[in-house]
Amino acid sequence: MFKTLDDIGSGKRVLVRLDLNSPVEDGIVKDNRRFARHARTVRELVDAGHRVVVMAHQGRPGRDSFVSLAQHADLLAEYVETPVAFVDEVYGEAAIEAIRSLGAGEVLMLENVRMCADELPENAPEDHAESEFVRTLAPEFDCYVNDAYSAAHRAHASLVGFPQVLPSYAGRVMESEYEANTSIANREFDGPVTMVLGGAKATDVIDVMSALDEGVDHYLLGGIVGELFLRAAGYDVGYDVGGTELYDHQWENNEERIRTLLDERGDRIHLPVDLAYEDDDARAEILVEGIEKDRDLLDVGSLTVERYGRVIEDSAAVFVKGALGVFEDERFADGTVGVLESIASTDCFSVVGGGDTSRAIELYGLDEGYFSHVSIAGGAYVRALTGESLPAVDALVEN
Ligand SMILES: Nc1ncnc2c1ncn2[C@@H]1O[C@H](COP(=O)(O)OP(=O)(O)O)[C@@H](O)[C@H]1O
Ligand SMILES: O=C(OP(=O)(O)O)[C@H](O)COP(=O)(O)O
Repeated sequence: MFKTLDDIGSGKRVLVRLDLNSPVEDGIVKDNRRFARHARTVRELVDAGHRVVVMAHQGRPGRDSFVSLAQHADLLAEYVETPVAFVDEVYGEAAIEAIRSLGAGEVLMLENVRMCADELPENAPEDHAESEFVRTLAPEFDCYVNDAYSAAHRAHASLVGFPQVLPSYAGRVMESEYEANTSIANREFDGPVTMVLGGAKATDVIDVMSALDEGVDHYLLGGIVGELFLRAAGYDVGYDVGGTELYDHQWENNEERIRTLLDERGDRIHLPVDLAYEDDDARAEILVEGIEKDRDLLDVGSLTVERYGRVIEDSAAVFVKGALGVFEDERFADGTVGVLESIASTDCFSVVGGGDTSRAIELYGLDEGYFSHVSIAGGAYVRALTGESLPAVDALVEN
């Protein structure tokens, strides 16, 4: 397995890759749990007397979210409780000078690595190691730390190139995410394993279900994907009505796989028995049997929450991917929050992932400590659940 911060020693020149990729609104970077999590790794490096240089990315070229990391440096500094200097280059002369003038226990953040052309091609690690970017920066450091688990599905230079040429270590976020997110594939549980699957991205959920057959005892479905399964089961649910474009194209792309899953694992797949909709600005609920194709369905109903709660109570492990309803609207948060509360009230091993879904935890004041692990990863979490390997994790393991 990979080496960790416990193996580095002290007083080194450390290049650390974080994932501070965040929502950006009107040019303002929104604070989120990625800063708090990575700050713990940086704090530990600072306390060990290392010179710490942070590499990270934001957005992609061509998108509004593709902005400088200057704001990220200030936000990170608040969480680490130490100044984080910023240089608006990745490996130019000014960057090298700033790196060389760093003192022990000081932190410097480089500019958005995606502003350098060598970063983004999905190349083999040995090819990235040959890039000007890696060849210029690497000699300035004694070692490389990768904490960017949530970007580990990308074979980019800053993620896979440096382990080829520097002694490399996993940061604390990398370590904890890896252990929790692969536990469905790697761990034995002393009782039933349950997956709560919902959200808007049906293909992600179906990929996870298809990859994980043995080892999962219950699938509790909700959200748009839950409605698509109800459609396959013959209910008038899971259709685009009133101008939505969420259901029909996802149905067309996934119909066959949904039908096969229902046929083969119907006894383990639990579907909503009631759903919620908006009526006169208020939440109203209806049994799935009574639904006609005439309304937007925005959450699972209270009977479903109760049933899902009972399955969770009897589970040894619960993994969550995707919200059961439009939890951003308080009226339609009951499904997502109800299930999270059921998990919080048991002592099962629990992992909550998916960028949007884990936001419900802070939005509704649930304590993160109630869960074994709250992932800050989206795409990487899904890949880990399906048992797919992540190039940046492989690069650390092979180091
Ligand atoms: N019935 C529904 N109709 C519309 N949107 C839904 C419904 N149920 C869940 N959602 C939306 O799904 C989103 C989360 O889905 P997704 O992006 O797949 O999850 P994540 O990013 O957590 O992996 C939430 O923002 C929620 O509003
Ligand atoms: O936020 C990220 O992924 P996520 O949205 O799947 O959690 C990572 O930083 C990867 O970013 P990318 O999808 O632009 O390569």
